[in-house]
Amino acid sequence: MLTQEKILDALKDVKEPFVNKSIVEIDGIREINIKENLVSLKVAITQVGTQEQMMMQQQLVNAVKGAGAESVGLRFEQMTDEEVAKHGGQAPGSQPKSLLDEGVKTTFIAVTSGKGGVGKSTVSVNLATSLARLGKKVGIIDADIYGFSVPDMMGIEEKPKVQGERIFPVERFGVQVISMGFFVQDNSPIIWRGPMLGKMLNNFFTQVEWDEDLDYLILDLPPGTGDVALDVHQMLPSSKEIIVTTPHPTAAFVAARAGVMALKTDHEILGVVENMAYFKSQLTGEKEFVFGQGGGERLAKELKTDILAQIPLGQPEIDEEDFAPSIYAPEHSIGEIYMKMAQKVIDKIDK
Ligand SMILES: Nc1ncnc2c1ncn2[C@@H]1O[C@H](COP(=O)(O)OP(=O)(O)OP(=O)(O)O)[C@@H](O)[C@H]1O
Repeated sequence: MLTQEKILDALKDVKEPFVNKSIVEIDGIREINIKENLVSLKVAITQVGTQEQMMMQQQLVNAVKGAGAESVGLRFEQMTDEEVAKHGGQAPGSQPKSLLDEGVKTTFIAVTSGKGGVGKSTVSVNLATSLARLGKKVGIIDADIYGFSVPDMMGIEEKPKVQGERIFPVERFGVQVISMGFFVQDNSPIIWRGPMLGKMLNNFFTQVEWDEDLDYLILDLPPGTGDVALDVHQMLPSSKEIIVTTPHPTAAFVAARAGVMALKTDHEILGVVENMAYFKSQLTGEKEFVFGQGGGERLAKELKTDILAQIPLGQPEIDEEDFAPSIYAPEHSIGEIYMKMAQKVIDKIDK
């Protein structure tokens, strides 16, 4: 015999799609009428009239039929704003907060380079992690659409939670992370439709539930001075920039173009990072300038800025328990350089 208890028990695993909680637990089942094998339900949810509601409808029907009903009738109603807020939902029609809103105190820091492979992503993830180690609230957007590597570098295996239109970043080492790589399967974008890269970035700013009051948002941009860089310049007129180069003079020459773009658009350049600056022999302590010398200095001079850090060649120690192949521990000699660089960045911005 079908009873209300049996039906409630069958429904407890069905989740309200927007708050991702059991529909029974959030008191969403408002009425259950049973006439022999016919069951009708009145269900309150946080957002009616959405695609998610259609999917939930199917789950509810299956669950009630699984309990023995032959036919199931459903009526949906909208929860009150108070109920929606109580369960952690977004009131329908309310505008989600965006990082581009006025009054947001987050400082955007775009990390750019003239060409690929100079260590821009490595610098981005280690700067973000070091800023978080210094007690700052930090986010990072991996917008390097040609080679999104941030999740792998930080050892992130999970995907962000998506609820309706909202996306929740993954947290790692105290840094909130969003990457193009999270939304790409077999190289075809599943969430970001349309060819506009700027649109994709805009989505990252407006649809992602960043922790309130982020101090810094690091942007790992594609190398070069292409469309995305231009979009960023337009979208974030107050963004600051860090330019990464290797010490080779020609690398610095190419990087200068990225810097000139920043200057043209009035973006403040926080400084230059010279990566792979030298190799330090563990035996003799001597420095070998494997990729040449002077590139960072030359670039800083040209852009009328400083060198924030000169980072030698060297790999992080691998921690099997907490695998993150590109993150240097704070006590690693290169980790210490990143900590000093992060402090310099904070001082420059607070100045
Ligand atoms: N200081 C360093 N010492 C040793 N290896 C490094 C150093 N910095 C970066 N690397 C390595 O160099 C490679 C390129 O680095 P990374 O991916 O950060 O560069 P990128 O400029 O972001 O490249 P792309 O533009 O192709 O994404 C990676 O394998 C990285 O681990």
